[in-house]
Amino acid sequence: MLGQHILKTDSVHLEFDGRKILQDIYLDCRQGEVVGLLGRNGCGKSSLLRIIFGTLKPSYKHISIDDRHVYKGYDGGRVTYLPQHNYLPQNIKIESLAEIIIDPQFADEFTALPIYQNHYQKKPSQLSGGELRQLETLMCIYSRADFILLDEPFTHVSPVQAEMFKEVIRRCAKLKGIIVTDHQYYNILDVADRIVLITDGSTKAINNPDDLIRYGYINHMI
Ligand SMILES: Nc1ncnc2c1ncn2[C@@H]1O[C@H](COP(=O)(O)OP(=O)(O)OP(=O)(O)O)[C@@H](O)[C@H]1O
Repeated sequence: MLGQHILKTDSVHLEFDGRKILQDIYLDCRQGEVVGLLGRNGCGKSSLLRIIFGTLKPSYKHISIDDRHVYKGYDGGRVTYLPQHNYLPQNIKIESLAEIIIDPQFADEFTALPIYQNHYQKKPSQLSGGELRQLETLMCIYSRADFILLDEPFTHVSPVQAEMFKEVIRRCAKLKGIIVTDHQYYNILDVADRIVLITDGSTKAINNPDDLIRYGYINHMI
């Protein structure tokens, strides 16, 4: 049921080479909402998403879905993650990948997209860099997981494409919980229901866009 599932991430402690990256983290996301995650370069946004997904192991974390402890988000397919790099297997037909990855509730919508219609008989290795990124981003957003983590979906994407991604994110968020990070903060402010900023290893709830200036993330609003 809508709003039933909740993903909570708490008490993350991550260090690299003795340098504290994340230390005072609380991030939750309910089905039905888009949470925007912002922060300066190197503050730990990708690390936090990878910790939730389960591909980066910090010294401590507490992650739960509906208050049940989760060791690796990808186990059981509850959580999926769009990394900054390509993730689809290169030599399997896109049509076959879609059958495995896409949520049946969104299959008609996904398979009607031009990026699918034009390429479904090809393999990912036969797409251009931009086409592949578009396909991977959309496959992640339309995937079967309850919680979707998107790392820089708007980077290297044209404004028209970004608008289309935002519409898809909003539609899918009616059934899913989505956490999205990007340096195109205006797109994040536009698509997210609420914003969380990582600064000095800690998460801060942003209640007003002016808070982004107060915490030194931006100098002024555009
Ligand atoms: N495997 C690693 N070994 C050592 N340091 C690392 C490793 N991975 C990440 N770091 C460091 O951890 C910090 C956080 O990296 P992360 O990629 O999570 O930041 P980010 O907020 O996503 O950055 P950006 O916005 O630039 O993509 C950075 O200072 C980075 O250099």
